[in-house]
Amino acid sequence: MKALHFGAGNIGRGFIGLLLSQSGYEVVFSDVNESLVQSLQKRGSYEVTIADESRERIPVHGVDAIDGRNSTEVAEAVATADLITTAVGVPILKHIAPGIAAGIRLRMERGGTPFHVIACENAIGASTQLKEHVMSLLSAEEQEKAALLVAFPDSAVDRIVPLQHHEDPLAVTVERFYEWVINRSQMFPDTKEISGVHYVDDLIPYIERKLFTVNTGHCSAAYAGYHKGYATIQEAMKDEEVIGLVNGALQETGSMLIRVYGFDASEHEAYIHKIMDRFRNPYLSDEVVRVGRSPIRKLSPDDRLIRPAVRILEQGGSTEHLTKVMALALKFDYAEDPEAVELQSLIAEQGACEAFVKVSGLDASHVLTQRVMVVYEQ
Ligand SMILES: NC(=O)C1=CN([C@@H]2O[C@H](COP(=O)(O)OP(=O)(O)OC[C@H]3O[C@@H](n4cnc5c(N)ncnc54)[C@H](O)[C@@H]3O)[C@@H](O)[C@H]2O)C=CC1
Ligand SMILES: O=P(O)(O)OC[C@H]1O[C@](O)(CO)[C@@H](O)[C@@H]1O
Repeated sequence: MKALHFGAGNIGRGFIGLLLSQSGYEVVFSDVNESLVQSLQKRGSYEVTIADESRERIPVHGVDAIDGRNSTEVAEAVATADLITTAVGVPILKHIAPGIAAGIRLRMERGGTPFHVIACENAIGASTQLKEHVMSLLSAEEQEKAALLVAFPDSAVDRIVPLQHHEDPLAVTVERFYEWVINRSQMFPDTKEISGVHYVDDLIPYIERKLFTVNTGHCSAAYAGYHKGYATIQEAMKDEEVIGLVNGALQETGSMLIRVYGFDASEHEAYIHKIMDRFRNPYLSDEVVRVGRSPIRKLSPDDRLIRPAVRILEQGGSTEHLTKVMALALKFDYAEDPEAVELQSLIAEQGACEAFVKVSGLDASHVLTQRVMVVYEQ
């Protein structure tokens, strides 16, 4: 069984590639990073280290790589893979869509077997987004045939994998915890299951619980930590004010999630505590600028801050801490993050309110916009 995985980065090697390999797949990575591709081709293996007291080292053998810029090679790999996964970042999905569409065409010509494409990105409905990009490149007739050949089940992925600073460019250190949930109802029946994956019929409660707890909490620590001059999440999470903000934001999203999905309140509280402990993991060093990356995406309507806050307000709840995190996100002026640079120029040119309106999709008169602006000015 061959799995083609787009993106040989941290999640690609440290999570998805590892699990697929452990599940018996021969993993082929497609990446645009030439040296990464060459190292994988040359060595055919890499090592994952678990960030806890065990420092367990897990070898991943039998891997290969192709150059993601070589459209012929990508299309051929798509045409012959048993499974396709991605971990490239949501904005990159549209760039890998042409290779997937070309591979689907080849597969249709050759009468290939049905397969799945699973986007392992931090977003609600990432596989569905990828499907829309791919389908828009096919004719109406091809789309009809493709619907019988390829399905795009949505998924939720959770494992903290920081930026890696090893001598070995392929080595990757990851936390022990992981959760990979896939929407079974969007899959073809009787498909081989990936071991370690949790299959569910309704993904929404899982992805929202994950995105609005792990990712809301993590970016809260990142934006507050950056503002206070901390370099890492581990340092920031020793500061009582940061801890209070993270916990406050997670109590706000938690009350909303409990009300919407009927989660048990004490189990959800334990989930929050476990996540805050994961942020503190002393065996990892996770830079605030990584976790805060792409503030425009993080402040977008369906992401980890705006979507829960709007729903909390509709329920009559408090968004005091989330509001503060949004104001801090507007202050994230890290010069090496392209979205932070873009956001800061937008603020400089049009003012913070107009910039917030543009990225969040909320009106200037929306109560959330007004509250964020009050905190921002303070
Ligand atoms: N790092 C983490 O802790 C987690 C990340 N995620 C999500 O996983 C995704 C990937 O994140 P990371 O692995 O951290 O990023 P990363 O930057 O380490 O890896 C992304 C990889 O994609 C490659 N890439 C870029 N354009 C490409 C293209 N056109 N074709 C093929 N490969 C391409 C890059 O060269 C890079 O190697 C993101 O959506 C992120 O939100 C989800 C859960 C945890
Ligand atoms: O690109 P994003 O959304 O910041 O992804 C990284 C986030 O995902 C996580 O791995 C949580 O699953 C965190 O490390 C981090 O907050």
